[in-house]
Amino acid sequence: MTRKELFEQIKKKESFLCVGLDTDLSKIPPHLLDTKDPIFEFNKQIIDATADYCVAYKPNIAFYECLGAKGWESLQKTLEYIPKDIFTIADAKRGDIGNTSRMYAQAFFENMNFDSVTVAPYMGNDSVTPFLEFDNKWVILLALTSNQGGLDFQMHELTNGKRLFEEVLTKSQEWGSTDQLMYVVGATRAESLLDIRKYAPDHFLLVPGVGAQGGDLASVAKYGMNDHCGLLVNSSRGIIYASNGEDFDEQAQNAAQTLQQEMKVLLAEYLK
Ligand SMILES: O=C(O)c1cc(=O)[nH]c(=O)n1[C@@H]1O[C@H](COP(=O)(O)O)[C@@H](O)[C@H]1O
Repeated sequence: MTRKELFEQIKKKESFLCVGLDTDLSKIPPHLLDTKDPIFEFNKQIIDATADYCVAYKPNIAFYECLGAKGWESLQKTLEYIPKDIFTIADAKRGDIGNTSRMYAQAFFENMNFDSVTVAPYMGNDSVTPFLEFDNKWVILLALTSNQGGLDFQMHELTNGKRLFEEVLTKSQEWGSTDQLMYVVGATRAESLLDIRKYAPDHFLLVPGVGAQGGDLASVAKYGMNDHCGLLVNSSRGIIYASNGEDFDEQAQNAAQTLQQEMKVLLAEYLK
């Protein structure tokens, strides 16, 4: 999916919501555990309930690969079930020496046909560029993450005066264009979006941390939105585990719709 197509979807649905499919057997409603593939059955019903309110789905790969071959199968079925006009993110946080990164890229872009994959930038140029060699595919590079430990390295000032996340934003722009690169910025660091936008005014940002981690959607939009929205805000647990009863899909729909309604107002306010 191109940047223009993604923006069209955002305008059409009045939403920049990404639903995170962090599907955990210990958290899904017990009545699904007797089905043949509980992970896929859960995802299918979540997708049916939320597809009208979001523009992206982000399965976190850890939740699937921890189940071995069966987990990969559930992931593949989930990916195939997602409507084709919805952006897909393999949240895999990969990145390795060049020939290994190329294999990761093949896994997610050719074998599985995701639109994008999250990548850790810290092994540098040759660990990221193999992911950028695929038409219409995106790399979502970790810049400033939502977790507490994100401060351990990412905020450190380098000898050139930039903080590490600022160096990631600057350097990586030599490797790919705004039509290939997005950055991860945690919603828990909304005020930092002003700094992020100094270095990456036009890029799309994937912003996780709304919902269970307490990030504030209104602040994210205020500091982070640009003239083509430029934001995909993710919520996983806040949506998919809104209930673990038989009404889980209905409650997930309510949670997604509530965020979408708030996004509609924010788009009207900040999209210039
Ligand atoms: O790359 C990510 O998606 C990510 C980056 C980050 O800085 N923080 C973060 O929470 N995430 C992911 O976003 C999701 C957040 O889930 P919830 O906290 O349940 O909404 C998880 O899949 C995390 O792995």
